[in-house]
Amino acid sequence: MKSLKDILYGVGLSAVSGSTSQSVNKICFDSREVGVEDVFVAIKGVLVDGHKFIDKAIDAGARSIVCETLPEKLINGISYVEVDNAYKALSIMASNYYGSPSKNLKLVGVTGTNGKTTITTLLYQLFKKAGFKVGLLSTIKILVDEKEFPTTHTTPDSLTINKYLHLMNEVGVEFCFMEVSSHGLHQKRTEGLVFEGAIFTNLSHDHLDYHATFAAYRDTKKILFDGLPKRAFALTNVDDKNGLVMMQNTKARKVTYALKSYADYRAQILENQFDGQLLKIGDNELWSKLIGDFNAYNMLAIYAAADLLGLEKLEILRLLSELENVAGRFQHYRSQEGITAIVDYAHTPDALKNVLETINKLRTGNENVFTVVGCGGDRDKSKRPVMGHIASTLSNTVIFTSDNPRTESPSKIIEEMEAGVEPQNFKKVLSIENRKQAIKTACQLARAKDIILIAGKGHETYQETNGVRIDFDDFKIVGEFLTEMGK
Ligand SMILES: CC(=O)N[C@H]1[C@@H](OP(=O)(O)OP(=O)(O)OC[C@H]2O[C@@H](n3ccc(=O)[nH]c3=O)[C@H](O)[C@@H]2O)O[C@H](CO)[C@@H](O)[C@@H]1O[C@H](C)C(=O)N[C@@H](C)C(=O)N[C@H](CCC(=O)O)C(=O)O
Ligand SMILES: Nc1ncnc2c1ncn2[C@@H]1O[C@H](COP(=O)(O)OP(=O)(O)OP(=O)(O)O)[C@@H](O)[C@H]1O
Ligand SMILES: N[C@H](CCC[C@H](N)C(=O)O)C(=O)O
Ligand SMILES: [Mg+2]
Repeated sequence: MKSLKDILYGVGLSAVSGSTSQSVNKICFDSREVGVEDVFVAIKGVLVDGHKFIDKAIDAGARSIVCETLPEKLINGISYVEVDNAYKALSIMASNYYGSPSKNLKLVGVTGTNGKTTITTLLYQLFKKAGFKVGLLSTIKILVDEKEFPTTHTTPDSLTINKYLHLMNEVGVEFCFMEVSSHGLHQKRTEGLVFEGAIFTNLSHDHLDYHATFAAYRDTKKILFDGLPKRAFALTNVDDKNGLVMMQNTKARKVTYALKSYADYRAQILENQFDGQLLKIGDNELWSKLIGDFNAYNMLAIYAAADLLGLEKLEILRLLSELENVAGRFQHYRSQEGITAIVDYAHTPDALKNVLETINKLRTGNENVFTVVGCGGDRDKSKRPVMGHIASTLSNTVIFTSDNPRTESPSKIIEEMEAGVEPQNFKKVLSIENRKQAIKTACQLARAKDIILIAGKGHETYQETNGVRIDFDDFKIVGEFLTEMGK
């Protein structure tokens, strides 16, 4: 069993009461999970203050407490440690507990508003194809080489991250690709991890409910680069106006990629079709199954990262052309009558605009574009009218519907989306709260060769209302309706 002292290695302590030789069974940050001889870390959360649960944790068997403010009454036999930031302490403790697992593999973090899941998942696929043992921590799932685990967060809490990195060490994983969200950085879930490299995709409107301003959101993303060691690479998209901001204070080797600007890694789109696009990366051409300008950026970032991690350039190009679309990202289905249904995880204004612009560029005649879209409840409300505006401007018909309403009223969310529609587009808009009904209506209205975009939920296989999740799969549902209607 480890001692509190071992686990606290590297944590800055502001006060200690009791013995740090206390043995520790496991680390907990939720009093409801505490068992005998555990150390409880009290976190000031968004909803409640974990310090309120210190007594409960002790009743449940905790013998050590790590907190930001020592309780007024200290109990004999209990070890108390005061730290400046409990989130940070938790992350360092988690890494110590699991034997600093990030040091035993090459860990690459991907941050930015959009593209993290796509890039990490495809880097996983590419390195698997190249013959390595690989790990993945993503919005969709966690992979310890080929073993799959479900996940609840894009970037899990630090205990979970280190637990899986440790499992990866046990089976000899050499490379791990992980998504690093702004919530994750703000809550220091990745503190203490040793990264081999980090990638910045882009920055646009999201999560302004959590981060007070856009500048605060940007500066949170930058933390990933600020913490990189000197030998790591910091790979950034310089076509994005915040790309160079990420590089301002990093010690790592700065590397750039771009389609439009001067950069270390550059690509060009030569041809674009529904089934793929022809890209030129450096002096070589390659056929990518992933389409749209945004995926050209993703492919280029993957190419650059694989090169920086030591793979051979021609092999990377060959493997890039084999990569398949990630579940729920421009996942498409062609019906008997040639109606194309596309399911995409576009849940931000920028992603929705990119996807609709990509679709519009690919139209060859007078196909109509039907968009079914909603916005999640208990999330940034300010993106709702913006998404309503984009969807109604760039589609022939838009059906506003529910995403995951969570604890909010679905009709209220829809009203907020409708507020962004300009008067000349009113006639294009329908609102149908029930998402299944909304998809059905789009299928009924679509004629041969039309395009149906179902945006916002991508790979998700559920719909969440008031804490209850029902089975819901956009891709399955649209396929079933089109088949049932004989279209
Ligand atoms: C807003 C947010 O990020 N919340 C996360 C946060 O919860 P919180 O701060 O609300 O915690 P809290 O409920 O206030 O509790 C504070 C502390 O008291 C403890 N507690 C609480 C009750 C009790 O009886 N005993 C007890 O000890 C809690 O365990 C916690 O340590 O810390 C929790 C534990 O790590 C997370 O599960 C939780 O994620 C919630 C569920 C969530 O929805 N997060 C989303 C917004 C999120 O993180 N998304 C990002 C970004 C996705 C993207 O970029 O698109 C992600 O990485 O997934
Ligand atoms: N490089 C990119 N630039 C802009 N938009 C993108 C890019 N890549 C993907 N998208 C769009 O954003 C959506 C989400 O992509 P992806 O899941 O890869 O992003 P993410 O950063 O992981 O999102 P999340 O923060 O929700 O985990 C896609 O469905 C697509 O519409
Ligand atoms: N990671 C994002 C996903 C949003 C997906 C959308 N379907 C929703 O539920 O709002 C978030 O938690 O904000
Ligand atoms: Mg993601």
